[in-house]
Amino acid sequence: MKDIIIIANPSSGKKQAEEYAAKAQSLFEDNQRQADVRITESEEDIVKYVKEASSNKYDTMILLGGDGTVSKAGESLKDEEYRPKIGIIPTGTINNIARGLGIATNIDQAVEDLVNCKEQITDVGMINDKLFLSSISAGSIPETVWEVSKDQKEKFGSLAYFIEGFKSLREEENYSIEMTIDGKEMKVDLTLLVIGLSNSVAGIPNFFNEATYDDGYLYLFGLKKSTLGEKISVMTSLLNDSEALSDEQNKGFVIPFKQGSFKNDHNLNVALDGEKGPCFPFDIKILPAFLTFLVPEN
Ligand SMILES: Nc1ncnc2c1ncn2[C@@H]1O[C@H](COP(=O)(O)OP(=O)(O)OP(=O)(O)O)[C@@H](O)[C@H]1O
Repeated sequence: MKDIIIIANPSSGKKQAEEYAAKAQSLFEDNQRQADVRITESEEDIVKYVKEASSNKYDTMILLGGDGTVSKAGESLKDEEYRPKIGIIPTGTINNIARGLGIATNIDQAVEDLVNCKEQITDVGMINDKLFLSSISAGSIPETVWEVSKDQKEKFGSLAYFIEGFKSLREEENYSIEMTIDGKEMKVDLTLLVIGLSNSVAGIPNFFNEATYDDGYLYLFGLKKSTLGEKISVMTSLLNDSEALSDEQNKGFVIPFKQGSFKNDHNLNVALDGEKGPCFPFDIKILPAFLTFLVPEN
């Protein structure tokens, strides 16, 4: 068994991954651990190095990148028998997966925390045959997610999503969705559908305030066509008291579930961990205790 492989996506966020990969390597060496570094040149390299980590049975795989990198790495482990423990140094823009795991968004802190960490076994989601580690979303706001260009992201960071999302609110559309959730059938018109694994969604902490990565549940948030006032009221309940949204007759509602199927007349795409994902119809389920992440001790 080998010790540590560090996989860095140099294009993520503010392009600091390579620099921090070297810092992490020397910190591990100071702590009598041996780390090999791989710098990716393309998305395919993420898959290649994750497969290397798995086939050479590295104990630990440290990922430097944002949600796209971490999500791709998780997906690459889907069919592997051996899955290394995963540490994240969040050099991306939004870093929602790291946030949901309680990893520091300050990069220096995240590096330091890796020498004093604990293991957290986490659930992942499966949509058709793909894994997701954070969320699935559909509707006019999520569509703006993949319309944000790399340039905009580099210039404005997470503000780029806010600007695009705000523009899309004016062009809000309704989607008729037929869903079966843990055996219960429902038909609803939604303007936004979000399915998440942890409390953090799209960089918003406490989006699903009760959700944790190891509770065995997916959480669905549905928002119906609503006035701005109704939206504010729904979002306030969502962030403070999601129990108040347990009835699907509300303008906004939250349902914890384990598996479901979703249909829609249009071939609407979903966003998967913030990148363009599969289209409707889809089946979705929780895979409990699938990955092990390294998270700060405290
Ligand atoms: N050299 C490269 N190695 C790996 N991926 C690359 C490379 N150049 C561009 N990419 C693209 O980077 C994407 C992943 O970037 P990532 O999501 O990790 O960073 P980010 O967008 O800054 O962060 P976040 O998703 O947290 O907002 C991949 O989907 C891939 O298409």
